Amino acid sequence: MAITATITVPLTSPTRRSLTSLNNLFLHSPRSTLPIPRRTFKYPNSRLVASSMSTDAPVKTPSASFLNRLQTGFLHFAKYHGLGNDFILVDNRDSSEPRITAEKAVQLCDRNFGVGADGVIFVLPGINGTDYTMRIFNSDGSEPEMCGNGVRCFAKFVSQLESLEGRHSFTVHTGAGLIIPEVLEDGNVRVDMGEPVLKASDVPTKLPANKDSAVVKSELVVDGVIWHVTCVSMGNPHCVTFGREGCQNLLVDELKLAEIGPKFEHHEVFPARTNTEFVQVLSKSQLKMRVWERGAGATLACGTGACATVVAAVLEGHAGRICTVDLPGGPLQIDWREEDNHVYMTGSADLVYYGSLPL
Ligand SMILES: N[C@H](CCC[C@H](N)C(=O)O)C(=O)O
Repeated sequence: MAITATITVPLTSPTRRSLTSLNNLFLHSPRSTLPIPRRTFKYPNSRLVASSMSTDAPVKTPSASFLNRLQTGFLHFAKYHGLGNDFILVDNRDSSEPRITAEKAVQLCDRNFGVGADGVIFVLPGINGTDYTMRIFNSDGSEPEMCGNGVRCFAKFVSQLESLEGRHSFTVHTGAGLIIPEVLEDGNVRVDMGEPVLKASDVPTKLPANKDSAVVKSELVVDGVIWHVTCVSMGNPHCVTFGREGCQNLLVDELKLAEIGPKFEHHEVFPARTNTEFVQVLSKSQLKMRVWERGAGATLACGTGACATVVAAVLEGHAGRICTVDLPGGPLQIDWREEDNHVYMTGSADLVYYGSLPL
């Protein structure tokens, strides 16, 4: 059965441009947030065929923005990524119920049979006076409380939808409470991620508290190996480790995440499962981290995980409150501010393409 997928790629030049292949366009998509003319490509059987297009072909820019859902019965979305942690974003401002189910989200996140993503994020109407609400489904269909890279993508998407320019911020209701992203002049996004939660039962973890009510550099046996872990919630649970018995400076590139990650994620001491961050200390202000995410597996970056990593590093004495966290997808700047105990995260969030699929 032929499925027609529509892919719309934002172009930097609004009119004539010789295209050698659609792929090239993906590589050169601008980091713009301004509504700019787009060219819509329709391909039968959802196969994208690299094709050259003449510079003489007149460009018909759709009169209305692609995102105003001219066609019903289709799911219109924008594909964004935050350091390679990628998401399908859905404009859901006209309803307080997500447009698709968690089961459909699993299909869309499939990297062979769907769009491919680490999750699906919905821009919903605000609650209790906030500007918006954010909900997210992981690629396994579970619904986490919060997503750091995702909320930066959310902010850039909202800027696009509302045609906002320059520096601006808004309030977002999330499962982790009030989150305030600010889009900066350079296109990066700075997010007030709120306060870390350290009380063991609130992370949640069944590990016994060993520092006030928190779990700090505590022993956790995984597959017969004793790991030293610190547990932190950023609205979602994180288990952060800097090493194991007899090996206090992890070489994170050598870890077999697909083997060890699920054993942490599903460990019985984490009743809500957990995200797990494996950290190598490069200096008092630079940490190298690899992550196995709850409900998404190994991802190229994790924003809440980077925040939890810096909190754990401070609690264990490895680093200061202002750190660069190096992830496979790129760096995040994290600042756990003493004045208000809030964690601030700054990083990029980039549009890749717009798309639509029959529901
Ligand atoms: N998988 C996570 C949610 C996404 C977190 C991550 N992508 C981020 O950037 O914070 C969880 O189930 O808690």
